[in-house]
Amino acid sequence: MDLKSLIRDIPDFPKPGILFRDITSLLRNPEGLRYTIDTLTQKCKDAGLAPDYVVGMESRGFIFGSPLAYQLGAGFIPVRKPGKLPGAVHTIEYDLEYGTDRLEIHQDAFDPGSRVLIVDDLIATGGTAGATAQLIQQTGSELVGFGFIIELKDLGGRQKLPDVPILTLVEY
Ligand SMILES: O=P(O)(O)OC[C@H]1O[C@H](OP(=O)(O)OP(=O)(O)O)[C@H](O)[C@@H]1O
Ligand SMILES: Nc1ncnc2[nH]cnc12
Repeated sequence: MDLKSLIRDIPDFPKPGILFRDITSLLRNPEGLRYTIDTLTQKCKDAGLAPDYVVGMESRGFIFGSPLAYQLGAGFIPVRKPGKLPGAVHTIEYDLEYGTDRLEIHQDAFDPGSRVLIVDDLIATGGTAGATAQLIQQTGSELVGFGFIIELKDLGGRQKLPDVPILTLVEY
């Protein structure tokens, strides 16, 4: 399936100069949505990642992380924007292609010794994914890989990530 044909390009959103890769046009397509989740699931299985938990970042990481966790027989752990999680949290500040933000995770999110897979819709500068990897490090769990639907290669996001497998479906 040609996933690129289902991803809509919106110039100058949310700021001038940013070419926004819009996944809502993919999500609304039943075959595209199924293919996306099934293909990422198969890539994780082929790579032997066998995570105990899938971590998804608010908000677009939730959309893909939850069904992937379900398919892999793993739990889903949300990484959220500040002030949203009710329990004790680890916090980290990070850079985005168009600003800065903070992310939080529950300190007791994982059972000790857990294997963790990070999933998001897109990697651009790698700020979000790199920060999430640092959050997982703070919990003491083992990061086993990353899964992204879209990688924007020119922005060099991979260089901010630890040396674990990175699975992607579409590259620009
Ligand atoms: O690699 P980076 O430069 O960090 O950019 C990628 C991140 O940016 C987007 O999220 P955003 O913060 O816009 O939030 P949203 O999911 O709530 O739209 C996207 O969903 C990734 O999480
Ligand atoms: N160019 C882009 N398109 C969609 N989401 C993004 N998040 C960060 N950069 C993005």
